[in-house]
Amino acid sequence: MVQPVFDAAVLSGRTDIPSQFIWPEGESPTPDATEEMHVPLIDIGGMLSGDPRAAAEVTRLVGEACERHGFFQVVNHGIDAQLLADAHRCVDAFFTMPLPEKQRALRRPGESCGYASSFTGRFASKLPWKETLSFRSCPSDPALVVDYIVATLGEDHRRLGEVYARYCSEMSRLSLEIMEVLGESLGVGRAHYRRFFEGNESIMRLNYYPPCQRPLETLGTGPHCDPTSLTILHQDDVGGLQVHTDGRWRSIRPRADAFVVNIGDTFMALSNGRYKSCLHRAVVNSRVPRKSLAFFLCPEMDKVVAPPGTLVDAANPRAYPDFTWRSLLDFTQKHYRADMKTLEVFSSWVVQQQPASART
Ligand SMILES: C=C1C[C@]23C[C@H]1CC[C@H]2[C@]1(C)CCC[C@@](C)(C(=O)O)[C@H]1[C@@H]3C(=O)O
Ligand SMILES: O=C(O)CCC(=O)C(=O)O
Ligand SMILES: [Fe+2]
Repeated sequence: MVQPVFDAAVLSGRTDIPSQFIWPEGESPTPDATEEMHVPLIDIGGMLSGDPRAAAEVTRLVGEACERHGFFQVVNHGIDAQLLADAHRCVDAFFTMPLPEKQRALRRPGESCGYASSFTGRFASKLPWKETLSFRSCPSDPALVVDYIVATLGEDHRRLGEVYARYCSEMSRLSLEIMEVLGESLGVGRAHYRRFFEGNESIMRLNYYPPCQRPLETLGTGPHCDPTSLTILHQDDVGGLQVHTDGRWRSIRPRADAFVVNIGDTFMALSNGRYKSCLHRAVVNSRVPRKSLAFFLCPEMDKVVAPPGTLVDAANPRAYPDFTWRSLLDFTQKHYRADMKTLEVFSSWVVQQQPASART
């Protein structure tokens, strides 16, 4: 079958959508209004200011949310409002360029970075109604983001590269602060996960969801659990993020002053299954484009992902085998489309790869 081209300017001229974008009944969004999910709001600035009562309350709220569904929001995070506004403005600037310009950064098969207009060359069905631009970011290599943007899009886009370099560096800082809270709430101390992620090799993703003439037949991002460790998301004021809890989809209402944070599969493994990586998706609408900025915190590629010994005992045996982020990333890019079962399927695959004598 000929793959459709996902060019919003072309697709907006039709009344229907190509069949590859149609999601089966049961997976497509429901027409009735979706209930709102009440996600705890964490005052991270207050927590770090040294008031022990405020810190204990934040730790308790985070622990409770992570054991239930893995979603919470942070406010008072110290991210400059101007930087956030610039980051959203640059999303508009990039995605409103003509398709051939964006394709200068084309994401190639098997790679996790670059520009993808939907995933037309990658998947044959259940295509997402979105465009994305993803790039790597590491605190140990501050020039990485600007170099990538300039090398793919050209000198004219240096300013965009600088905005995202600053944004990623702030996201890495915020992630490490959140890691302190997660460590504290799991009883392993503030330093444990902060140290583990100090040299993170993360992925920044800009999501752009053009308006869709048939929003109830498709999805912007299909149901999935993030394979990464921690996601810090900022959505614009349009709304569309939904989380599956207690058997139904609920939406997270956008808040300009808050980041939505969620636990990913790799952190679920690092907590020996205590903290949950939860199913979520993004719906689209027929009126306006929607944007979101997703920072996916990931460990160094070859670092062994294993929970601290204090989270493993006879009552809580190892839930997942040792693995590296490189192998899980590779698995999602080459063998398996990330969904709600990624960690389970990947773990079985890892165990199968081991010699029989090493399996427990
Ligand atoms: C490592 C990654 C793979 C995906 C991007 C990051 C973290 C989330 C993954 C993803 C969003 C999960 C849903 C399916 C996916 C294909 C998507 O719709 O974007 C996933 C990403 C990807 O493989 O590109
Ligand atoms: O755009 C959103 O609100 C969610 C996107 C998402 O879940 C992802 O990129 O992993
Ligand atoms: Fe996600």
